[in-house]
Amino acid sequence: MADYFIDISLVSAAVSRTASPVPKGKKGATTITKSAVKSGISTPAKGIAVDQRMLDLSALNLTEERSVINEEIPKASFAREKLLEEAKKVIEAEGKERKKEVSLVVIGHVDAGKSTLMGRMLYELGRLDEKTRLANERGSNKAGKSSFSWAWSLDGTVEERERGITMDIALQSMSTPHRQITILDAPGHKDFIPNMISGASQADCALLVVDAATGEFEAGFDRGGQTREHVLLVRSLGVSQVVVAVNKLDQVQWSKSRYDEICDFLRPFLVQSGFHPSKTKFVPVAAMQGVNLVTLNGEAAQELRQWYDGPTLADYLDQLEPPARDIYAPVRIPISNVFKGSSSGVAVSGRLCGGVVQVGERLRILPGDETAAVKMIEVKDESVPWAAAGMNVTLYLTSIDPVHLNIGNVLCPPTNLVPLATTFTARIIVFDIQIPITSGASIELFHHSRDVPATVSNLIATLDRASGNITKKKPRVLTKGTSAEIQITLRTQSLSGPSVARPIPLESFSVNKDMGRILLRRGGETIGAGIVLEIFG
Ligand SMILES: Nc1nc2c(ncn2[C@@H]2O[C@H](COP(=O)(O)OP(=O)(O)OP(=O)(O)O)[C@@H](O)[C@H]2O)c(=O)[nH]1
Repeated sequence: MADYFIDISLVSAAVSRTASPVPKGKKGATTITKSAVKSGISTPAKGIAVDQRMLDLSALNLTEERSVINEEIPKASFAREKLLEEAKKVIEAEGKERKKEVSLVVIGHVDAGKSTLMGRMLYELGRLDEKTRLANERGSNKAGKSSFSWAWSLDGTVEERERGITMDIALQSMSTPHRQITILDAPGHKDFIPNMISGASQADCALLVVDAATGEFEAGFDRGGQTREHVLLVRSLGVSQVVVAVNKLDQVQWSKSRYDEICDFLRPFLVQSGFHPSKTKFVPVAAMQGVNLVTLNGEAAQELRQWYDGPTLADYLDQLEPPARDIYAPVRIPISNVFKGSSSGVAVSGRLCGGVVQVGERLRILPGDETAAVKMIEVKDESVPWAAAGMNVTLYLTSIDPVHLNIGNVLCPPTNLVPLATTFTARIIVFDIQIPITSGASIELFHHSRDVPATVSNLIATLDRASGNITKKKPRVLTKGTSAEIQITLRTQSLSGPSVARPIPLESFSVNKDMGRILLRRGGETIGAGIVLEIFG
C-alpha cells in the first residue's frame, strides 16, 4: 500500500462525551422497542429493520398524535447554572464512583466476523444468557445457517438472518470491569454504508474486525473492500481510538507470522489515516470459539497461548477513554431517528453534540420555525432529568406537530440557533478515487444522518497535508490523496421541488467539532471527508 498516504489528522477528534445522570426510574412509557435486539436507534417497530434514510413520517402513523400539541409541558427542574454544576459533578464522578462510558462502533469488511464476535463477547461477559444462546443455535441450525448462530444475537431481523448479513446498526451494551460500553454493530456490506455513517457518527471508539484467513484480509483491503473505507470514515467522523481484532486465526492454524503480517500491514495505514499509534491496539482472536475475547484459558486457546500472552480483547476495551465533553456549548442534537412512543407522543433520538438538555426545556427544530418542549429524556432505556454532551439520547417531545420532525433536523435552544447553510467552504481530503473531482461535480453531502445533493462549486486551493499551507490556487482537478479547500453548494432535492435548495443546519468545525464534519459521496462511493470552514448562507 505504498501509494496510500492520506492524512486525515486535520479532521481532529474531539467528540464530546459524558456520563449519564442518575436515572429517575423507569417510566412505563418506554414501550418503543428498546428491548428489541435492534434498538430504537433505527428501528421504530419491533423486529422490523428500517433504513433510516427511507424512514418518512407517513410510515410512522403519527397523525393521531396531534392532540399532544396542547399537552401540559413539565417544568424544568434546574436553573441553567445549577444544571451545569450538577452535570459537572456527575461527570467528575465518572471513573471514580461509576464506570466510564464509551460507545464503540464495530467495523470491518463484510463477513469479517463482527456480529459473531460481538455475540460471543456478550455471552462470555454474561450479557447473553444460555437460553437465548440455545434458541439462537436452534434457530440458525433450522434455517441452515448454523455458522451464524452467534451473529443472531445482533442480526435480529428476519431478512438479516436469512441473508446472513447485518443491514442496519444494532445497538447493545456490555460492561467490563471499568467501562460501560454501548456497542454499535455496523453493517460491512457496501450497500449499507449510509447506515454505517449514521452509526459511526455516534461513536467514540472503533473495533475493527479483520479476517485473517488467506486472501480474505487482502480482499477486505482491496479497492471496494470495506476495511479501508470504514477506517477512513470513522476517523473522519471523529473516532480517534481503534482496537483491531485479527479474527478467524483458527483458519490459519493460529499462525503468528500471519498475525504479524496483518499487523505490520495495518499499522502504517492506521497512522496515515490519522490514528495516533498510542491509540491503536491489536489483538489476536477467534470469535467463533471465543478465544482471547475475555480470557485466554481453555483448550481452544491452547495453540494461541504458545506465542501470545498479552491482553485479551476485553482488556483493551476496558482501557478505552471517553473523549472530552463540552457541556458549556449550546445544545445541538442532530436527529438520527423519529418514532412514535405509545403513550408519550413523538420521540426523537440522536447524539448530543454539545451542552446539557433537561426535561421542560423548549428546543427549536432546524430548519424551520417550530419549537418543541422536552417531556421526557431517556438514556440507555432509563428516564433521566437531564442529558449532557456526548450522550446518545431519546427525547420525548410535546407541543409540536410531528410532521415538523425529520431525520437530519437539528434541535437547539431558541436563543442560540445553528446557522443554516446552502453554500460553505470546507477543507477536505480526497479518498482513493479513480475519477478526479472537478469544479461543478455532483456529490451527495452527508452530515450526521442527513444526506443532500450538492455541487462542488469551486476548487479554491490544494493544501499541504501536514502544514495546511496552500500548494496551488484554483486547481483544475482534485486527485486521490489530495487535501484541498473547496466550496460546496447545495442543490435542489428533486426536479419538481423548489428551485432553491433548502439550507441545512451546519456549524464550522472551529465552533463545534461534532457539527462541523462532513462526508462526500458519489455513485455509492465515499470520495472524501472534511471539516466545515466558513458558512456563507
Ligand atoms: N472459522 C471461523 N469462522 C468465523 C469466526 N468468526 C466468524 N466466523 C464466520 O464468519 C461468517 C461471517 O460472520 P458474521 O459475524 O456474520 O460477519 P459480519 O462481519 O458480522 O458480517 P456483516 O455484518 O454482514 O458485515 C460466519 O459464517 C461466521 O460463523 C472465527 O473465529 N472462526
